[in-house]
Amino acid sequence: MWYHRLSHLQSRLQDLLKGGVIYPALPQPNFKSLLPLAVHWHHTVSKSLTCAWQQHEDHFELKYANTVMRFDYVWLRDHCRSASCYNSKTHQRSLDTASVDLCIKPKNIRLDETTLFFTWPDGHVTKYDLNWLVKNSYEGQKQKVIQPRILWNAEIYQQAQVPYVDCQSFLETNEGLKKFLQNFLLYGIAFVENVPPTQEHTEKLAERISLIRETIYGRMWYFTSDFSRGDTAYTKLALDRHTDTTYFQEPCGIQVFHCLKHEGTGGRTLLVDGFYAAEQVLQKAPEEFELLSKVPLKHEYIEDVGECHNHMIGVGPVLNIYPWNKELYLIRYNNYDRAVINTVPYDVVHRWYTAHRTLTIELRRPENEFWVKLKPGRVLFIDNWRVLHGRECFTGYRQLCGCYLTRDDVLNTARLLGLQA
Ligand SMILES: C[N+](C)(C)CCCC[C@H](N)C(=O)O
Ligand SMILES: O=C(O)CCC(=O)C(=O)O
Ligand SMILES: [Fe+2]
Repeated sequence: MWYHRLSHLQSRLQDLLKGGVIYPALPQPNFKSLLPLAVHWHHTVSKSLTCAWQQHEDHFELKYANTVMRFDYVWLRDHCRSASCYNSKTHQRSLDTASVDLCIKPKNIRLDETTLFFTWPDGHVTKYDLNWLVKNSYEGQKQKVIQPRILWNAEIYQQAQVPYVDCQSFLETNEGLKKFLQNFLLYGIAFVENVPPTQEHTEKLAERISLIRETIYGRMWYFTSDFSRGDTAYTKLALDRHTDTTYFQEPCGIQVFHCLKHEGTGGRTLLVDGFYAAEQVLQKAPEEFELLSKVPLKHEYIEDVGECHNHMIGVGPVLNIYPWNKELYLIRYNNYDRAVINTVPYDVVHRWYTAHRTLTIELRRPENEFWVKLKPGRVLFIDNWRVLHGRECFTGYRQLCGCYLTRDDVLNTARLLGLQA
């Protein structure tokens, strides 16, 4: 038995080192026979849904609402929502988790139609609503996405005919704001129309949904091609598709662009859904997708122009996915700002370049490119964790203003309006 457990632990440790997903311990075939505990199923019919549970040596197993769930006993004790363990006014845990015996097991379990009752060795009783358990179990979460999205190429986006939201309804009505945020969450881009072309009005718009994220570029930025900063953005040159601030440990969540003036030619904005491209990589070459999600990279911003002296470094893979459901939540892609690769050995480097090429080919497919000419009055919000932007080279005088937003605060607003984010 000891050997059996050790080898099991070792294999989980190996999974961990490989960076693989850790699955909960499955009941071992020869495990059951060793157990002093009852291994038969206890059944109850609850409100038309059948429920069955079984107590195992190292976990509690529950079948309910077509889901088989496995819960660790410490987890169950830790998630007690009784008044002494949880403050439902502040939604904070009062229980000191460190006081829970890591070998804890219930001394009694009872079930009625909607609720499981656990009595712990010290007599404390925990009630779990069955639906709460389904919703909060690992097995339940594994099948759900955090953020529903519509992945797009140029045709899909254009066919969707996503309406622009009017400035007034955005600023003055919750419906306007909600409609805007819903589009933004689904597509990763959204426009507001009829905005007076000033920096102040652009700022008001930004403040309606979030806190502005102040960075080395300032709070609100306002730029022309005067090379006032040591970056190609401040020139008339074309910029290939990229995400911004890849050299921050947490890249800025949202980018706001408002073109206040352009007297000249060119300068169109390019938008590409990075998640659509990544999805193509996942379909065509899953091992390359995986590599892009595992190899850590550095991006760097080194500036030494005039009064501006900055040196920023951000570390993270190109694709960032949640380990439990493999959902993609952040793409870091900026070939200009990518730093020296020195975090992986040469053979991995080569495989990484191959994978990066596959992704780049997808990102560069003309059918994935959505081009727009920004003009005064039309403000563009870009999800900088998902949608890449670029620009065509231009002539003449061009003024762009905007800012970055903190992602947490945008999502906060969305959730408060009842959206899933
Ligand atoms: C001009 N503005 C402030 C918007 C951004 C400048 C950032 C440019 C940088 N290369 C990056 O991609 O992050
Ligand atoms: O000039 C533009 O349209 C965009 C430049 C850019 O990529 C940026 O400011 O982040
Ligand atoms: Fe940019």
